[in-house]
Amino acid sequence: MSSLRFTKMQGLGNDFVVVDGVRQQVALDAATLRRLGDRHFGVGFDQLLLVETSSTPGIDFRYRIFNADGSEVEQCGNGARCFARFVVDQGLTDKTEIAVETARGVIYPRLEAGGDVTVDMGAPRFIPADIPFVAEADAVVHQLDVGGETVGITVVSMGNPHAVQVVSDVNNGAVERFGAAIENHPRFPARVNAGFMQVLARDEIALRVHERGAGETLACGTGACAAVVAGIRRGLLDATVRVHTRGGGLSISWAGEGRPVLMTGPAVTVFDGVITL
Ligand SMILES: N[C@@H](CCC[C@H](N)C(=O)O)C(=O)O
Repeated sequence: MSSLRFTKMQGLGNDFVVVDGVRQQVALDAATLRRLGDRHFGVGFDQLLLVETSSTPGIDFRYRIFNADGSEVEQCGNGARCFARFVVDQGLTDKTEIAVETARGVIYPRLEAGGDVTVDMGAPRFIPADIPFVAEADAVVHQLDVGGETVGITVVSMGNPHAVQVVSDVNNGAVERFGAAIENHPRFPARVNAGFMQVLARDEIALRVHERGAGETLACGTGACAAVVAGIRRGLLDATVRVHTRGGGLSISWAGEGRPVLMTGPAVTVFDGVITL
């Protein structure tokens, strides 16, 4: 038996087990991840974040992201903010601007004076093959057949895949009706995070996300980035948007094609713990 030190954190209620892989040896297989992620038999989390050192010059850390179903993924917005708060609070760095490698490129979190964290999440991508999404041509809105109903989606890669739908009311049952079906739709060979966005004003949206590998979460940071980018591409939103999720609000800015998405929001430590594996 071995023990694992971890910190429970949350960003807008999207909750994480954060593991220091710099100062302790960590080996986690998919079955162990699922057991730790179980809210009744384990600790419970939407994602587990594993912090490691990076061997790339100029990069401070590497961090790996695992969904509650044990799958490893490329990117996590709320997780990036919690990662930054974690490495500073745990004394792993004294920098407040950090360069961190993920499975899909380098992102740059910055701790703000008031406690929020701003992350340069990199530039979004739209080419169907990059999502990956099966489509004959590039388009801002694709029609998707979901169990006999046709829905309009905008596909966005924030490193991880997103399909964003505009709905008249985020609480009208679309998340429950379409979320899992879109996540597992055959036109998304790597599955997808399914976002449902209600436009409240040109600078304000309500958003719910059914996450790949975790189900609906209280908030999804990359989902918020993808929704704002989709709304801007569709001509519905301005460059800076306040996003209301079930877990609270965050701000997203995007200056357009080829430019990075900037996300600002909270990152909170809940408790430290040790679990026997
Ligand atoms: N909660 C995250 C996204 C985590 C990964 C996602 N479920 C995926 O499979 O791509 C966020 O805040 O971005």
